[in-house]
Amino acid sequence: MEKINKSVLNQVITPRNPESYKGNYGKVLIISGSTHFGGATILCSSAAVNTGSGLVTVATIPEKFTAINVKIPEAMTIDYQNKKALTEAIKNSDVIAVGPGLGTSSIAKGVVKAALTQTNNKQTLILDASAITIIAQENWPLESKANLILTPHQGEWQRLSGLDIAEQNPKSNAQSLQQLNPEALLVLKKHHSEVYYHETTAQIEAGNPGMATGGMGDTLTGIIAGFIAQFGFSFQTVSAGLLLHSTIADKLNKDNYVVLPSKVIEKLPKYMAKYSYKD
Ligand SMILES: NC(=O)C1=CN([C@@H]2O[C@H](COP(=O)(O)OP(=O)(O)OC[C@H]3O[C@@H](n4cnc5c(N)ncnc54)[C@H](OP(=O)(O)O)[C@@H]3O)[C@@H](O)[C@H]2O)[C@@H](O)CC1
Ligand SMILES: Nc1ncnc2c1ncn2[C@@H]1O[C@H](COP(=O)(O)OP(=O)(O)O)[C@@H](O)[C@H]1O
Ligand SMILES: [Mg+2]
Repeated sequence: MEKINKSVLNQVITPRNPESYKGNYGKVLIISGSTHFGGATILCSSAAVNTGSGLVTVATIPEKFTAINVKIPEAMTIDYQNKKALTEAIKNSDVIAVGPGLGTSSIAKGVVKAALTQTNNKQTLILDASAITIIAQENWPLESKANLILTPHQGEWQRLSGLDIAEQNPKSNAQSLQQLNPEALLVLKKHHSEVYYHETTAQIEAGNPGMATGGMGDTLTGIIAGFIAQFGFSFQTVSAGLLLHSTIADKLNKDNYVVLPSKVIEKLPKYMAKYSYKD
C-alpha cells in the first residue's frame, strides 16, 4: 500500500492570494447534531472554521443554536427540520458534511436523503457517522451527483460494507467500495487510516492511541470539509486533511497522554501556516 508522504501538506496548503475574500474559500454546510449529540456538531463545525472555510453554516436543531453561537460565533445556524431552509442551504453550499451526532431518527433519515438527492456535480458530499449508519440500515444505494466522500470508523464500515472488522483488508475494502460506488472516495479511520479512491489505496503513517476519544472523527470531518472548500476535491486534498489531523495529534501526544479534539482544532491555523510556507 502507498504511504501518504508529508510533502502532500506543502502541495495542498498554499499561501492565500492577497486580493482574495471569504467568497474564495468556499461555503461549507455541516448537517449535524441531535438532542444528545451536540458536541459532535461543535467540534465538526469548529474544525471547518479553523481550517479556513470562507463561510460555515450549521444545520442542526434550534435548541443547539445558542451553544453554537457562543462557541463558534463565525458560524451561521439553520434548522434542519425546516425542509425549505435545508434545501436552500444545500443548494448554496460547495461542501456538505452530514452525519456527526445526527442520530438515526426519522428526521435524521429525511435529512440524509435530502443531502444525497439534492446535491449536484459541482458539490462535495461527505458522509460520516450516523449518515453512514442510516444508509446501511436503510439499505439505500450509495448514490449522489456530488463528489462523495465516506469517513467511517471500522464499525461503521462493517455496517456499510458487510465486512466484519477481521475481514477488512485493502483488497476486500477496495472491492466493497467498487460495489457500493466506484466513484466514491473512502477514508477508513483506524490506526494509520487509509484512503481508497479509484485505483489508489494509500495510508498515513501518523496517528496515535491518544486520539481514541469521542469527537476525534467529528473533527476530521470538519477538517476535510474545510480543505475541500478551499483547495478543491481531490485525493491529495483529502489525504492532506487526514494527515494534518494526525500530525497535529502526534505533536500533542508527545506531552499529552490523551489528545483532545478541541486541542487539535486550536492548532489548525498555526500548522496550516507552517505548511503553507514553501522553503
Ligand atoms: N460529543 C459528541 O456529541 C459525540 C457524538 N458522537 C456521535 O455519536 C453517534 C454514534 O457514533 P459512535 O461512533 O459513537 O457509535 P456507533 O455508530 O454505534 O459505532 C460504535 C459501534 O461500532 C463498533 N466499533 C468497531 N470499531 C470501532 C471503531 N474503530 N471506533 C468506534 N466504534 C467501533 C463499536 O464496537 P464496541 O465499542 O461495542 O466494541 C460499536 O458497536 C454518531 O452520530 C457520532 O457522530 C460521537 O462522535 C462521539 C462524540
Ligand atoms: N489508536 C489510534 N491510532 C490512530 N488514530 C486513532 C486511534 N484511535 C482513534 N484514532 C483516530 O481518531 C478518529 C476517531 O474517529 P471516530 O471513531 O469517528 O470518532 P468520533 O465519532 O467519536 O468523533 C479517527 O480519525 C481515527 O483514525
Ligand atoms: Mg465518528
